[in-house]
Amino acid sequence: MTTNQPSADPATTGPEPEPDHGAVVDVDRLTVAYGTFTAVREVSFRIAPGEVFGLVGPNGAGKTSIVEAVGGLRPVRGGRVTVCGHDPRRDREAVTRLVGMQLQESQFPSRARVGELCDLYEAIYRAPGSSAALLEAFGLADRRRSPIADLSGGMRQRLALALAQIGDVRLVVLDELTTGLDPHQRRETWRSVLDLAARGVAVLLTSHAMDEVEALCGRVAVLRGGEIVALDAPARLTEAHAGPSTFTVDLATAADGEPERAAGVEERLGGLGLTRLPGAPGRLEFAGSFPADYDRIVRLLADAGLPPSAVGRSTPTFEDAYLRLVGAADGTTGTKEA
Ligand SMILES: Nc1ncnc2c1ncn2[C@@H]1O[C@H](COP(=O)(O)OP(=O)(O)OP(=O)(O)O)[C@@H](O)[C@H]1O
Repeated sequence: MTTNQPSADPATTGPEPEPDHGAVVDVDRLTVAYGTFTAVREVSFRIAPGEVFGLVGPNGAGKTSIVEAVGGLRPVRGGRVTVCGHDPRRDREAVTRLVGMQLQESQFPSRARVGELCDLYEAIYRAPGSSAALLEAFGLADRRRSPIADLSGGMRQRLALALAQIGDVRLVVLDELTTGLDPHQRRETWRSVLDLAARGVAVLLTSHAMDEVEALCGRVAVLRGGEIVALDAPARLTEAHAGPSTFTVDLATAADGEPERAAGVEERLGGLGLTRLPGAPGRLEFAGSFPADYDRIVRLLADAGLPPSAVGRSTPTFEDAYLRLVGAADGTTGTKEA
């Protein structure tokens, strides 16, 4: 459900906000529980203005529970959440205007028309007329009179994303952003998320699509069983956890069919001290780091008069790092060929 409902009860407005270190979102040792089951345990992170922050993890890892706690939709069992210094549960009115939410399985009244929902959101967020440009950007401008029930799943998803951006929001929460979108709409949606961030809006997103996380997130927290097992930039997590790259030198081609030259190249490559992998006949395979070890191989081949194209590489991706971090790796890595 897209949940931007106002809750304008001044009695629930909390005390002065506490210091938030300039962060839009400050999650400090957050614990969320359902009855006796602890779904999220002592999770901490901050999101700066203009930052796209990702939460990833297997089904049931606790992503939605965290997102809902940040949006004030879920009570906090332990720890603290603030959005621009406000407690999302106590300062509902303030937080409602600061946060746009596009939640999983966004649900709208099926008989409501697109335009009616836009009017409602414009009223809630005190942003008259602001939906027109958003509907245009999301390819829904001619749908103002359509009942929600007549929209395709992808259209409803895009509408949820457009509505989440209405008003002067400081944080947009996107739970499984591009589920149900075709590849073109997916790329368009990515662009709109990056535009939002470029305007200084903080973005908290969950996703099962690791390419999406790599493309969008400055930092990402990897969750397993309700706890953060790693938190860093996707590229740094890839470097630290994805496992080594594989480099292949095709000796027959590299040495132009000259056995002596091939033997010389093989001996010199052996001198680099890289881990040798079992390769096909005539091919040498090494495990090493990219770009450092790759550059060493390329330099060595260049000394022997061979071009960089003589070495192929297979570099693990962020998805490989993710699978290792959540304990689901099956040993097959290396999906980026060069
Ligand atoms: N309302 C609820 N009552 C009881 N348990 C719940 C409730 N909501 C979630 N849970 C449980 O809490 C855990 C975390 O769920 P959550 O939906 O936060 O995970 P998630 O990472 O978002 O999963 P998914 O990727 O499937 O959306 C799961 O074990 C889930 O079954």
